[in-house]
Amino acid sequence: MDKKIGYLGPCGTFSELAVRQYLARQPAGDVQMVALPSIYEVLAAVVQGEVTEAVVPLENSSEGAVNQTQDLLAHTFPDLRIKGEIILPVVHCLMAPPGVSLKTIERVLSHPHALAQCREFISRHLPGAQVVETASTAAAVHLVASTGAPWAAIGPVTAAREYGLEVLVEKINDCPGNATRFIVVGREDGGWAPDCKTTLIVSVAHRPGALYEVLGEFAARGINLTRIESRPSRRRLGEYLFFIDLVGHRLDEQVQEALEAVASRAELRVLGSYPADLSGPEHTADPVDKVKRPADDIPSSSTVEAGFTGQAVSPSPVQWEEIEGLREAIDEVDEQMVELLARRNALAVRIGKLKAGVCPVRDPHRESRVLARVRRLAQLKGVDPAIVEKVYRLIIQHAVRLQREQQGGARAACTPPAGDF
Ligand SMILES: O=C(O)C(=O)C[C@]1(C(=O)O)C=C[C@@H](O)C=C1
Repeated sequence: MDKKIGYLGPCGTFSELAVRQYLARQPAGDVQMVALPSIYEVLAAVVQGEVTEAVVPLENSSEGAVNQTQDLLAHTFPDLRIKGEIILPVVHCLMAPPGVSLKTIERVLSHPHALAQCREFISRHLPGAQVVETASTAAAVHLVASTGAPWAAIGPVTAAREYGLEVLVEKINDCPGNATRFIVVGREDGGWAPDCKTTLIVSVAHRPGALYEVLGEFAARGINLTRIESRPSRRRLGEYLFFIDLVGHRLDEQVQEALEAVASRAELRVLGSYPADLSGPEHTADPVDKVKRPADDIPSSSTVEAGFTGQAVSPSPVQWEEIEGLREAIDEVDEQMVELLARRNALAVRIGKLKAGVCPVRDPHRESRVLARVRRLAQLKGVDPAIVEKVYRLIIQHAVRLQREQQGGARAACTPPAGDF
């Protein structure tokens, strides 16, 4: 067995769907999924070595943080680390035993978060029903199915199938974009990879500007923060722990520097760095930041451009002449850029040959230095460092692929070197 993954059961929960989504993106392997009755038991199972990893909910787009997960990571299981994230669209359905109609429902059962995400639906369509909280959505479905009473459960459509209930109403969540962010927890965090996030717990001194100074360390280095959440420190009233998510890996030079600076000003715990789930709305909602496929960049003739509000008027012949001249200059720059890229790739391939059988292809520290350097160069030239960094992450990714391909080819041609790089 390669892995055992714990999650909040029973079968049919959104957590189970999140595990399945996570596994679909992992290399194939022998994995056992272990359903456990509470978030506490899921996390405890990792500490006790009963499972290798666990998937637990961290936040929801409508209801906010899952406080229990945050508190358990902060206070109860300090050795656990975050090694991945999964963003799962959450669509709730109202389901009941066959023959039960909307009008005859006496009780509606679900997990408190699911009930909260469907609050408006419940008040509008089930005003007389008693609302009952359960340990999970699937537990509610299981209970309703086993009693056969005129009760209904709220949960994923897959759970209705699993336990033989009929779906009375689909998509009852009040916010159509409802999504939950799950984290993958283990005893170590994720290794360096492009497009990572890092989660921290920071506790600052009780004095004016303390939090501002901590946040300033990230701002000064152009590090984007994607979440900040406060929870009581449990030490005394009015003292808080700040959960902070940032874009980047703790081994990236800029992040490393910022973390050192923060540690000198505040209590800092790094919960882990891990690959960001790029399917999340923060990556797909903003067309500038989303991961683009090549064709996405080319607007269709019907695309309405931002900033163009006037009537379409053809440029005059003089304007056209100037545009054509500038386009020729751009073509020349593009030629040089492709030429330079070919030169850079050839240099990387030479490095790859020297590394073959001696050390791994990837060198996260060198990659961080390259990225930090090009960011600085970009800043000096007045180019957006974030864009340059994105381009360079792709260039390095490609260089690594070329090195691996070349090493694979060389390996196939001669005796295999010791070790698997
Ligand atoms: O400098 C190296 O060791 C390289 O292999 C080159 C390079 C790069 O493209 O800049 C590629 C992969 C390594 O992870 C680090 C850097």
